[in-house]
Amino acid sequence: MNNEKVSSFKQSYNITLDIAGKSANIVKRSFLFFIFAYVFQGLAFTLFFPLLNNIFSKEFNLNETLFYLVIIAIFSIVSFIFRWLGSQFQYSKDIIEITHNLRVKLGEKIKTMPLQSLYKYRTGELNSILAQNVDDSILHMGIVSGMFFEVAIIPIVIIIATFFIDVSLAFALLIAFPLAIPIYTWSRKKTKWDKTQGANAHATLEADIIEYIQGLPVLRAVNQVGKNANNLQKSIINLREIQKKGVYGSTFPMIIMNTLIEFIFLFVLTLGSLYIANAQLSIGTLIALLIILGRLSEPLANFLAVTGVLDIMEASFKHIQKLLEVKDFSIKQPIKEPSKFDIEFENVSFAYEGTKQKALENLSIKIQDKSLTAIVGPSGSGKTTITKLIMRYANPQEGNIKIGNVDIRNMKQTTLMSYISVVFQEVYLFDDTILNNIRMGRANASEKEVLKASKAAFCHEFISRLPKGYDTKVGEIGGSLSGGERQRISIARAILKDAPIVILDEPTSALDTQSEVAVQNALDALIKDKTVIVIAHRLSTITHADNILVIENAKLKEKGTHQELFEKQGKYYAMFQAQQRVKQWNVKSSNK
Ligand SMILES: Nc1ncnc2c1ncn2[C@@H]1O[C@H](COP(=O)(O)OP(=O)(O)OP(=O)(O)O)[C@@H](O)[C@H]1O
Repeated sequence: MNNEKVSSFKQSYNITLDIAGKSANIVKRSFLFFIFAYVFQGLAFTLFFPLLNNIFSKEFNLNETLFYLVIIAIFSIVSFIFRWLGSQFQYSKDIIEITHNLRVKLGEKIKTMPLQSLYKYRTGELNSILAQNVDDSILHMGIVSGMFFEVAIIPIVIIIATFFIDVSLAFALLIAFPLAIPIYTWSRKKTKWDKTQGANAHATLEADIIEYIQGLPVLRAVNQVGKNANNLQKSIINLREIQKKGVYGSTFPMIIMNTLIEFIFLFVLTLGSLYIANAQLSIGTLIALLIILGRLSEPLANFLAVTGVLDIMEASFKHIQKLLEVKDFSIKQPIKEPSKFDIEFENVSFAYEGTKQKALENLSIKIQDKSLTAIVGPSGSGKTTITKLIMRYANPQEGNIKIGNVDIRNMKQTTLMSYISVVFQEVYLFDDTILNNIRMGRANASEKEVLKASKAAFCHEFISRLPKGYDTKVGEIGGSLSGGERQRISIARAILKDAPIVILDEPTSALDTQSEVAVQNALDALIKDKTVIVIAHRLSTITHADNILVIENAKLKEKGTHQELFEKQGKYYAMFQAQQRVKQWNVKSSNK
């Protein structure tokens, strides 16, 4: 449990500056103000020794007393001013700006990072990083910057300053440290484990909850809800166990620390009384010692709480840093933009990360500009991988992919994506108005343009029938949109985007015949004058394609028009015949 390395304050400080990024100077300045503030406060407290000594001495001197009081008051005011300046950062908009900037940076990262790397994260994990970890790592910086310097600096200043006043007193103050340091290290290990594991357990639980809710209809169908939802149950129990250990791990050292402080008080009081009895110490010095010990005990007790906050920051920052360190695609120079939109694969070989099996092997294909190309082949042959690589899901290990004779590695990822619209079988609608869901195709589109796209995609009629028309929120109507209607909304999005390349990933395969006709009409509006790639299982839907690519076992097996491939009587012919037989068999059995 305690294998986590305890990081030094220097490391925590560096992490803090790392998070602050460009605002590191503001943080440094604020930290410097806090250091000054607590140095002056420590000095003010140390002056209690001579002050009280003077007050309780037989030769009481009013001028000397007033002198010390004035100096203490000045130091306290200076300390207050510095603390106020330091806190300005804590309560100012800077910290909110830093938090916001980090969130934007992470958002940008998610937007541009290779999809292969992105898909290694579960949705809930990303949610936890963006929502929770960002706040945990930065907003705490404000609390830490003030408290940390208070607990670290005041005791050091008091002890050093006391050495100049009375060496034996300084040693008396030091007695707490040999005991406090091992307690601190022990506690830090415990809290560090608790915070790191706690953050991980939270992220896993969030991911499991999201998956559970998204998959609830399926889970209900197979009776895996409630206690049978194993993953979710395990995560909930795991979090409970970590929290239990965490509570024990952070409370126990604090109790011991507080008890230690009380014993030190008693020890100093006993020893001091004996010294006074032997006339080796004045009452004033003992009172001063006890006052200062009281002031020292607070930081000592807070120390553990503050370092706990450092651990939360560090655990959160680790998650953030891991995401920020994901390498973006390098863009080859010079950056180019194609003028045509034909697509070419030149000897492309690709295996998914962590697999040896090639999903595409030495594949060379040409897709003409403004043509309709169908990709067919058995399940797992590599059809979807082809479309993923066009969108630069990952770089192929060998070969080149070009659009309009420009290598896609010479294009910015956002530019590349602006050339491509994808219509998937599964349509994702956001919990926003129907209007905004369509507008996602082009964020700056006017309402008129959205309506035009909606009409072209044959959506206008059913949207107009909704309670609030285009202003109806998807969440309000729940699942009442049919598969075909959802699909047409996604086509309207793509029409609005008006990208020159359109990828259709079996958009009609899950629809009934009536919906399929409506969606097909919408698709016809979308694909006009575009470079279109259709992934199709039902070969009867792509007989009109300009070119059909037959993929088998990661390789190009055949290519040509329906007529050419049919006459060839090869793989395509066999697949087509097999599907026709199934169709006839279905018709026969439904007639019975
Ligand atoms: N993310 C992934 N990680 C590892 N292997 C993958 C991944 N995605 C796909 N594969 C594998 O790559 C091969 C090609 O998959 P691909 O999805 O391209 O096939 P497909 O022809 O589109 O199949 P289907 O028609 O069933 O959708 C398959 O063996 C598949 O298991």
